[in-house]
Formats: sequence, structure tokens, C-alpha cells
Amino acid sequence: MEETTVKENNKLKTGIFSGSFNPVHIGHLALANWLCEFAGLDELWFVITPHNPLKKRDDLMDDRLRLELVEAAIAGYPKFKASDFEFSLPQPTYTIDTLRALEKTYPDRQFHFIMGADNWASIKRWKESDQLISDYPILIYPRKGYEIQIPKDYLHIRTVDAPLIEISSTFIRKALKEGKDIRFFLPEAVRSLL
Ligand SMILES: Nc1ncnc2c1ncn2[C@@H]1O[C@H](COP(=O)(O)OP(=O)(O)OP(=O)(O)O)[C@@H](O)[C@H]1O
Ligand SMILES: O=C(O)c1ccc[n+]([C@@H]2O[C@H](COP(=O)([O-])O)[C@@H](O)[C@H]2O)c1
Repeated sequence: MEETTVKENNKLKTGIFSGSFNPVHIGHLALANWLCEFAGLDELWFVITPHNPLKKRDDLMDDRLRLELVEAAIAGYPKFKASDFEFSLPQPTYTIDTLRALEKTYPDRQFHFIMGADNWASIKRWKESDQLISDYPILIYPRKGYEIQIPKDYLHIRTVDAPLIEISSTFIRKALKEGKDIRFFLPEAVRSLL
């Protein structure tokens, strides 16, 4: 997305970065930071997903704790917000339903869904994927091993060349279980709550 100060319909451009964040780590944070500072978003909300419809619940920390960890991680940076919006939606939550509900609740914002190239590759498995793709601006960032192909007529779907730290929450959980000292992979405020 090009950097711009002109907002469509005067609405705030709000990035929706949703996921399990089990726990949040510097990979998520650096990407989100980059999207706000270099990709034209006014703000970005971390939406903590209680239950991803395509993932097992094994090893999932309590919803409130995952929210608290994100809150601790982002404290002090004004463009970020931690959101429990999906906690009160029917479970499991589907992104199209979340975006529709967000739009109704916050008419002063234009929501941009943030998606990794890995998720884009399997978008056809998502609920009402055609509708999701046609109705919402989407920012796709690269993930290792995935090519990004976007049909030509979808002008509201853009790729961003964000620098990435290729780590996962699975890696973090495993390393912590094994007693590794991975202090530089998590903000201190998150580590102290785990
Ligand atoms: N290293 C990373 N850099 C940028 N984005 C990431 C990174 N890891 C995951 N994401 C993205 O962040 C969102 C939320 O992450 P989520 O916690 O669900 O994934 P994860 O870290 O891969 O977790 P897990 O290993 O538990 O599957 C997803 O859209 C995911 O694609
Ligand atoms: O709407 C769907 O059908 C759908 C299918 C798979 C994943 N999602 C959402 O995509 C977000 C990121 O997913 P993941 O697997 O990368 O953590 C998370 O909020 C999921 O609920 C949504």
C-alpha cells in the first residue's frame, strides 16, 4: 500500500492482525510495527482468536492470558491495540464474520485484513472466501516458501514487502518447555508473565 495521508471517506485505516498469539513474539510485533510505519496504516489491532477454525486447541493458553500478553507486549506504542472482539462472537470465529461485526461496531474505520502468504495460499478453505476477497482490502506479506499470486482485477488486495523474522509461537513454546533462554525472542514484559 502506498503511504498516504488522504483517508478514503475520512476513515481511519485500521489493520486487523488476527491469530492465536500463543504467545505473541517479536516476529508478530516487528511485522505489525513495520505495517504501521511503512505501509500506510493509521493503526493496527491484534485480534486474539479464541479458536482458529483450522487449528487444534492443543497447547492453547487461556484466552485472557493471551490477551494480557499482547497488552504487555505493545504497551506504550500508540498505534497498536489488543482486542478481545472475537471473545464474544460465536465460536469458532470466522474472519468474514469478525470483519462484518467490526464494521458494524466501528463505522469510523476502514478495516484492512493482514494475511501471510501461507494463509493466502489456502484462502479457498476459508468461510465465504470469495466474499472476503471481494469485500475487504487485504494486505499480504511474504512467508518463506510461499509465492503470492493475486488475480489482476483485485486492486484492493496488495502485497507488502515487509521484512520478516521467521519464527513461530510453536518454536517459542517448545523452547520454553525445554528450558532454553530465549530472552531476545520475546519482549521482557511477555516473558515475565509466562
Ligand atoms: N514470524 C512471523 N512473522 C510475521 N507474522 C507471523 C509470524 N508467525 C506467525 N505470523 C502470523 O501472525 C498471525 C498470528 O499468528 P499465530 O500465533 O496464529 O501463528 P504462529 O506464530 O505461526 O503460531 P503457531 O506456531 O502456534 O501456529 C498469523 O496471521 C500468522 O500467519
Ligand atoms: O475464516 C476462516 O475460515 C479462517 C480460516 C483459518 C484461519 N482464520 C483466521 O486467520 C487468522 C490467522 O490464522 P493462523 O492459522 O495463521 O493463526 C486467525 O484469526 C484465524 O481465526 C480464519
